[in-house]
Amino acid sequence: MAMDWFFILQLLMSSVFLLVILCRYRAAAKSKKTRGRSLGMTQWPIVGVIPAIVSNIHRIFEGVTGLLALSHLNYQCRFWFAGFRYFITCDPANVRHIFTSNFENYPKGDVFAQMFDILGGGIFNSDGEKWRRQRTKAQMLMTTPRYRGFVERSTLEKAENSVLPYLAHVAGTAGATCDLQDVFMRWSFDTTSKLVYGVDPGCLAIGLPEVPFARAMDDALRTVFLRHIIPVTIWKAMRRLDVGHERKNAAAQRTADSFVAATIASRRAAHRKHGADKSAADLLSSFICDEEVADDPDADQYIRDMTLNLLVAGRDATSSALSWFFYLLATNPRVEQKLLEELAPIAARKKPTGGGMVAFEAGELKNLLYLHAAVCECLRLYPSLPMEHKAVVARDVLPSGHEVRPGDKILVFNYSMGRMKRVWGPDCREFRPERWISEDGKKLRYVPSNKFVAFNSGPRTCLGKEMVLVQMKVTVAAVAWNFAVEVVPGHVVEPKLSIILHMKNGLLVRVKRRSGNPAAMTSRQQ
Ligand code: HEM
Repeated sequence: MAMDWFFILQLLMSSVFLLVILCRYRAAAKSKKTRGRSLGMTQWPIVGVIPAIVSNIHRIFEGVTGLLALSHLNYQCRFWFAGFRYFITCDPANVRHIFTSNFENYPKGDVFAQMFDILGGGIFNSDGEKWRRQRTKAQMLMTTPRYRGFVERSTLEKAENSVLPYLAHVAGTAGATCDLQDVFMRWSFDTTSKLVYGVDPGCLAIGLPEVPFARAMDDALRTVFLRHIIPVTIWKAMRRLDVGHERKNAAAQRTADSFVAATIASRRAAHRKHGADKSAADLLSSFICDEEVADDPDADQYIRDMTLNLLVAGRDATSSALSWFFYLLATNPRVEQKLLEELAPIAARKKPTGGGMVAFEAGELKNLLYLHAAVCECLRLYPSLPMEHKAVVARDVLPSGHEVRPGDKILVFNYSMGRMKRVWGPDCREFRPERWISEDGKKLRYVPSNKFVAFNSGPRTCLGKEMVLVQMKVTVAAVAWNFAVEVVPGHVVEPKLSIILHMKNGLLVRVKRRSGNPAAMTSRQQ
């Protein structure tokens, strides 16, 4: 019961913050005669709009997007009690300033590290020299041709041996439905675990075994999200008292720690017994063999933090991107058709693999413009990290003219950036891969990273970007070519309240094996 009361308290504290944001949104909406676009909140005596806000908390991304559209891409919110000094932005000029030109003034900050305590002292949580050293090391290991080859091979193997057989199994069952988001979360846990630890835990096996680590990560990330909108003093008190989501988070950390510790210990044991495995390309093996890391007195803690950070990055962000991709494809038959037409000439040259299905190698897909454009377009509309958090070291004036001071928190809303007419034009909400391709259809357009923020911008740009593009293209091509995917009618797709843009209700789809030449017949015709 105590847990329920603290959950209600969490919601109320969050709603005070949302109250400020959404009331401002409503006022702006009224003044611009756009009442129809407001969230339709009812005013109650004493509690005002709080009940409406609590029931709308899951719509925070759209609420903030509406607010930013009406307040010229930036919104400053300073509130009287501790922890509420926010600057919210999706302004490309401010993003360039914060992430690149004046990078040193905008670290992630101590509060970020405390909020993401599950990640320990890993790369996501570090600033300054500690971050620089980790980034250099991770970048060195992740950009070798050996590692790239490993990514390409294991992604193709996973598509051929797990994803396609699992979907074929679903297609053969009565109803032929599955939660595609769950499939991709299992897929990405398996593939990232293989790349980081050299072990595929088999989460995508037929029968879909329960994975405590995956559940633990969901609990931890939900807590991190709530920590962004609950005053620091409140969530820290809850952590000390071990109640509500903080209690779940503590349990999640124990689960994650024991999984990672056991994996490191067994790899070290194998390393001691048989010596370095020269053929192993996974990151854990590389860290264990690295002399610089071995000299670190806290080597195990360093490896724990580094690998767990990479695992979290890979599992959650990539599965979110793939889920939204298939949602967009299922609801945009025109794009699906063009994608299949682009794949058709390659498929025609290939021999079908097991079960008569076709999987594509990374090298075969790397020059496909439409596939690349569609993946970027998906991430523009549904960036896996919907917002990013920055601290302020010294007083500064942003290109938008806003002043920020030490102690302010900056929230960059990646989700809103892709939905701003003044950034992406009047059709910004449409899924239109063509916007990424030059008019003559021969090359990709250059889009600066302060406008396409899905992979971050500046010195902290995502280290997994190239690898993710390979993984997404191989998986998208294999699934889209062999299966018609349709969202089950009536299933509501909406973002979940989380630090990663997962879908609240999953993605319930009906899966059908394609036959003949899929490019000649779209899913809706089959
Ligand atoms: C669709 C998938 C992905 C997206 C959209 C994405 C996006 C991002 C974003 C927005 C950041 C900045 C986060 C922050 O500063 O708080 C980031 C950082 C990072 N990403 Fe990714 N990411 C994806 C997948 C991956 C994968 C698969 C890996 C590697 C396993 C990876 C490795 C990293 C690392 C190491 C950083 C930290 C960089 C630094 O702080 O210097 N990412 N990513």
